[in-house]
Amino acid sequence: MANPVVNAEYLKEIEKARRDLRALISSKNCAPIILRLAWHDAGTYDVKTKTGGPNGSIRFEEEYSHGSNAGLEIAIDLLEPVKAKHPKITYADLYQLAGVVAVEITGGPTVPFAPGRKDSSVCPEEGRLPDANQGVSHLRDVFYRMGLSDKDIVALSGGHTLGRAHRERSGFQGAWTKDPLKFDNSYFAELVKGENEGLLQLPTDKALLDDPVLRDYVVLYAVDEDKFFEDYAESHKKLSELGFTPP
Ligand code: HEM
Ligand SMILES: N=NC(=O)c1ccncc1
Repeated sequence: MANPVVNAEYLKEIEKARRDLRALISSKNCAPIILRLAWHDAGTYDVKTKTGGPNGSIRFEEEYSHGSNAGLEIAIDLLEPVKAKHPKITYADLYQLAGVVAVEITGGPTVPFAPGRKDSSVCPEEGRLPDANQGVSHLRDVFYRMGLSDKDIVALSGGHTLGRAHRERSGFQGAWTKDPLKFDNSYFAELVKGENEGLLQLPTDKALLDDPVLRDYVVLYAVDEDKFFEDYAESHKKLSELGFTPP
């Protein structure tokens, strides 16, 4: 599919869509699942083969039916009216713009957004996203395959400050933090505090404490929210632009 022409008209449409996304995500309280959609569309990227990534392919049943994407059809359906109102915006741009808005309206950092992603109709094979039941070496395998770093692994894991797990989707249940609709550094504070029967910690969340390099970032973000916000915004922008060079 063709690259969108990023001219003044497209940029104006992006800003109109951003305002519509702010209204939609606020009114539906759906920031968490929208952020998860953006991450799952982008997180399939393979830096070696230059396949997958933020290209809107998750809109197809072939991909949203993958086990790791359970529940994401809800987010895809929520965004369809915005796509219908702004048909010139690619799904690839819309999903990443929605992810950026989800972080912003829940009190998180401003993530710079550069439009121009083109849509793909090619779905990656299942299994490119991380398995929550594994540990550090798996996390590094998956994130390094995307072209991301140790710092990105920890900063982006902070996305679990939002939302919750649903047993019928992933087999896990519950929220990571006391306020699942507030984007802050409490995910890291809870991780450092240790297990709390009322809150969720996935094996991959706990694994961040097992490695000295990753652990140092967890402890840093737990005590310095500004630093977490700074690093999260940088890592989220990198994730949203995997395989994409802004025009
Ligand atoms: C590091 C590896 C990761 C693993 C293993 C992982 C795993 C999971 C699992 C198992 C769930 C529960 C799904 C459900 O039952 O609804 C979940 C939810 C979620 N994940 Fe991740 N995740 C990872 C990284 C990320 C990243 C990088 C982000 C975003 C920056 C993210 C954002 C979310 C959000 C917002 C939810 C809650 C969705 C909702 O409330 O519906 N996750 N994750
Ligand atoms: N955020 N990641 C997820 O939602 C997830 C990743 C892998 N498997 C199930 C769910």
